[in-house]
Amino acid sequence: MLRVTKIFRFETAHAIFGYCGSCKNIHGHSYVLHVTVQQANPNEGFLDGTGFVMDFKDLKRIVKAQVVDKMDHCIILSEAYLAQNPHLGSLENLDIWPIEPTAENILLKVKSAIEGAMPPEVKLCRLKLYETADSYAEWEA
Ligand SMILES: Nc1nc2c(c(=O)[nH]1)N=C([C@H](O)[C@H](O)COP(=O)(O)OP(=O)(O)OP(=O)(O)O)CN2
Ligand SMILES: [Zn+2]
Repeated sequence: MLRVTKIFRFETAHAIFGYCGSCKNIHGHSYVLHVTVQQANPNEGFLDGTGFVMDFKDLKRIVKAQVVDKMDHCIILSEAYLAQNPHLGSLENLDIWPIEPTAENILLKVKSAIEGAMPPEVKLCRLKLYETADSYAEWEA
C-alpha cells in the first residue's frame, strides 16, 4: 500500500485528573505527530497527473489549521480537573475537555479534526502521536 506521511510538532501543556503520580500536575510536552494518508481508491500502478498521493503542502495546510494552530501553546485540562481547581479557569489559552487529555484522547481529537478536512481522493490511514521520545499513541484505519 502506497502511503505518505508528514510530521508536525507542537508544544502543549496538560494534566491528568486522578492520576497517581506527577502527571496529575500541569506539565508540558513537545508533541510529535505523524500523519499518514493513502489514496481513497488505491491501485498498484504508477500515479497519474501530479504523481502525488497528496501534495505535502496541502497536508501541511490542513493539519496546521485543524490541529497545530489550535493546540500549540495551549493548556488542555478536563472539566473534572477544572472542577477541582477552579482558580485555573482564568488561564489564557485554556482548552477545557470533557475527557482527560491523554496521548490517546489527543490522538482521537486529532483524528476527528482532520478526517473531515481531507479531500475526497485521500484517506487518513494512520496517526502517531509522540508525547515523549519513547511514548506514543497510535491509530490505524
Ligand atoms: N497510556 C498513557 N499513559 C500515560 C500518559 C498518556 O497520555 N497515556 N501520560 C502520562 C504523562 O502525561 C506523561 O506523558 C509521562 O509519560 P512517560 O512516558 O512516563 O514520561 P517520561 O518518560 O518522562 O517518564 P519517566 O518518569 O521519566 O519514565 C503518563 N502515562
Ligand atoms: Zn503528560
